[in-house]
Amino acid sequence: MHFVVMGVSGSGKSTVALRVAERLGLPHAEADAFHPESNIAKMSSGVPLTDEDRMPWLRSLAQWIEEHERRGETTVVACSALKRSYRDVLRSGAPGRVEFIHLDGSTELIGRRLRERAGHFMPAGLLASQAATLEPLEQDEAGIVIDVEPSPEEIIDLAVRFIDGRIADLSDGPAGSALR
Ligand SMILES: Nc1ncnc2c1ncn2[C@@H]1O[C@H](COP(=O)(O)OP(=O)(O)OP(=O)(O)O)[C@@H](O)[C@H]1O
Ligand SMILES: O=C(O)[C@H](O)[C@@H](O)[C@H](O)[C@H](O)CO
Repeated sequence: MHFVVMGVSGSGKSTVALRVAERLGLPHAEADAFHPESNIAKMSSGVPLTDEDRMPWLRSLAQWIEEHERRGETTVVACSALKRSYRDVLRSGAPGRVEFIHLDGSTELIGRRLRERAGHFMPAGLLASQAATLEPLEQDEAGIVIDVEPSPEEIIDLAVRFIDGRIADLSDGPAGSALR
């Protein structure tokens, strides 16, 4: 299984995904590290990425998922995954085995956290475009939504419980097919 912690810039994806992966001892990918220099330069200068900018980046993440799937590993990924079509690309890495943990909150709260964050290329000014681009999970998309107001520890606990639950559900399934 592959669990993608998604949401707009500043929602806490990097913080939560890293610590969840550490707690569960799972391989972890940070989508920021998969961007080509040109994307980083664009965002740093305050210009939102386009679908064309994002597609090769999403495909490289899908490939990372696919490689781990082939090795039978469960992973945790931090990636904004703002649109359903972007999530489709990520799902293509391991069809039926990619689920999303959407960190959701008000633009006001997330904006405050972004303005207080230091040493990151992403300017707080891009939050409005991130929020406008966001397509929340639809009914048929596997995953959960977690509110970002509580402390990181509480959010991490909820995410860990969700992942543990999903892995347990699958290992109870026919012939323990998904215990891996
Ligand atoms: N639950 C929380 N409560 C308080 N502060 C938080 C919480 N989660 C994250 N933060 C802080 O908010 C800021 C944004 O978090 P983080 O960098 O993890 O977000 P992100 O979604 O990965 O952002 P980006 O997509 O821009 O990389 C950080 O300074 C982080 O320490
Ligand atoms: O799709 C996007 O616009 C990007 O993924 C951004 O969300 C940034 O990578 C990230 O949020 C900043 O760290």
